[in-house]
Amino acid sequence: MTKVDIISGFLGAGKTTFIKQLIEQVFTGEKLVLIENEFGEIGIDGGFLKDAGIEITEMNSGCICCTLVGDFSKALQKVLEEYKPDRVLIEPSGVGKLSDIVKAIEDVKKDAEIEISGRITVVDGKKAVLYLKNFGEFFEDQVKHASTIVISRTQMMSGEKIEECVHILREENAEAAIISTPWDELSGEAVCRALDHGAEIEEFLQNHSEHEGECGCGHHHEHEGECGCGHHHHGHHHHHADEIFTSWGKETAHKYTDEELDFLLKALSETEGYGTILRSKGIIPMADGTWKQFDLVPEEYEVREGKADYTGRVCVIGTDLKEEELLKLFHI
Ligand SMILES: Nc1nc2c(ncn2[C@@H]2O[C@H](COP(=O)(O)OP(=O)(O)OP(=O)(O)O)[C@@H](O)[C@H]2O)c(=O)[nH]1
Repeated sequence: MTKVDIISGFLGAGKTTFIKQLIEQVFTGEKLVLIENEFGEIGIDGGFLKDAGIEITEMNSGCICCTLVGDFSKALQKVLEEYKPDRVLIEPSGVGKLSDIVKAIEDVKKDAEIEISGRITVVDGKKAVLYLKNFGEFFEDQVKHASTIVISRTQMMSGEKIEECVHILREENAEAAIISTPWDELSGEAVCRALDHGAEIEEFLQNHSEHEGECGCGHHHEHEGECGCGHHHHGHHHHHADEIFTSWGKETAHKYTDEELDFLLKALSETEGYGTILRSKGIIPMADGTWKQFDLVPEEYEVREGKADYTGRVCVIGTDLKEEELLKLFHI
């Protein structure tokens, strides 16, 4: 029996960071495969995971939902046959709906020896209120269907803010284990306990989601009818991720100075001049011959030394992106 764990969460929530922690502290010694589904994002973090001997399957062609469920099922079946892993970790795109992934896995379960062991959702504690308000359709689905919720960035939050965050998550999901301890203080055993608690309520969640009456397939339905996912709809207003979010990605050979990099990261994280920027990542060549990787979410960014790649690459995800302005900003 292969265990399947889903690690969902909105753009930049900290899914990859948490997966690294799980691999180092919780799933040690297990034969693991990771299936990643990026929404036009750059899979920059592959290095660490490959070094740790983890097989990685990337699905970059869009967001897993109705239309991609078939592809996803095939990818899952393929890794099961090819690697016979103890555990498969699935990292859906930040704009994917957890309920869609669960349905896709349920489909595969009919002909494979697998069981869902955990539905983990990572929530950026500092942005939960904002994202619930602005992108509720996606954010809420991820929170509601989780068996374990992990709040990231709590080391930067006051006790009061953490409590407020837990409170709004509880309103969406009364059952899930909620991890609010900062990750650097969090032991493998504590994560295990939370995941065990999550496993206990897994059955409850499965029954619960069956009666929900939504297709969760992300389509926009104005009329009653079949959307192709086999369910019947009554005028729900569902959206595909690509109806709401835009992903802009470019290669760049420009060599950036520290000042240019600083300027563009501040511009993207602190101003509205380029649209509503929710996430940006890149690996770029610098004027001094080094390479830098950057990671950006609203109001925050991080720059690290990177390894040289065959070309520089950047991506920006958000709503109402001003693409012409982005080209200028990145000197492309
Ligand atoms: N300080 C701190 N930084 C965090 C934490 N979680 C995530 N980050 C940072 O936030 C950024 C995004 O983290 P990722 O783990 O790449 O997030 P993700 O959810 O995989 O992002 P996507 O690529 O959009 O799917 C990185 O720069 C992380 O270092 C946290 O708990 N504390």
